[in-house]
Amino acid sequence: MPDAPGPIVQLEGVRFRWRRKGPNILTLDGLVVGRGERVFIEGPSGSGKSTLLGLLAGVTVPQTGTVQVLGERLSARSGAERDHFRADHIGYIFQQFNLIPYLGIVDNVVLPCRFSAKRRERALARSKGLRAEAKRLLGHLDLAEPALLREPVTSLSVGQQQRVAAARALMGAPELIIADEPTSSLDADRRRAFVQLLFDECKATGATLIFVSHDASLEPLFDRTLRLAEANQAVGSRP
Ligand SMILES: Nc1ncnc2c1ncn2[C@@H]1O[C@H](COP(=O)(O)OP(=O)(O)OP(=O)(O)O)[C@@H](O)[C@H]1O
Repeated sequence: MPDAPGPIVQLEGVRFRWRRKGPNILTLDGLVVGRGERVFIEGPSGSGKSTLLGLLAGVTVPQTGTVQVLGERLSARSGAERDHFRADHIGYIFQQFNLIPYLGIVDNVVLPCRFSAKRRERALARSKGLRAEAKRLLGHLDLAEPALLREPVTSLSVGQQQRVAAARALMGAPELIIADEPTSSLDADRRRAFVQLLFDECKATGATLIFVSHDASLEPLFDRTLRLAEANQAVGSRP
């Protein structure tokens, strides 16, 4: 059950390969992430960071082993069930933000509530309407200016687009926020500021944050680090 107590993420005996006869990209015997934790994932390019995030988000499932999120065994669910679960419980911040260019800023942020009744309910429990909740979150992320909010999303700076993407992931208070290198196009000062904003918002809702980055200077800000190359030492060498 998604509301059951216990860890938010639990992986056991996971083996994942992209091609049927290809090497195992992920070989993770165990991984547990507690509720409210802020976990930094680091590893060289190609070590499987994005692949792992895809498993946690239920985009893919392992050939062997189990992936549980919020007590729900995603690895045993159908693709449609996993899509539904993701919409309800996971906010995903993509490296390239994936904002919808023909929607306004506020509508981009409201979007998850169009796909999830749960997130709609939670957003409406906090504000009088979905747009009001989107603006509240944008305000917390330093995007409160009404004139700015009327701009097309494509006219925003990279840093502003990134904060819109963060507000969208946070909308409707999903329990798990997954961020895949969301700071790679920012300078060092702004990276730290962005991470701090993300922490503040996760703390406010009790959300767990799993954050992938190549920027080692961000690592000390997090509760702990998963070094994927070490956790995954046996890549390609085990059945
Ligand atoms: N959709 C896919 N189909 C086939 N192979 C893939 C796919 N996605 C990733 N791979 C392969 O899986 C391996 C791990 O890739 P992944 O993107 O997870 O690594 P990463 O650690 O996130 O890398 P980076 O830091 O460069 O983003 C690589 O060898 C990659 O080529």
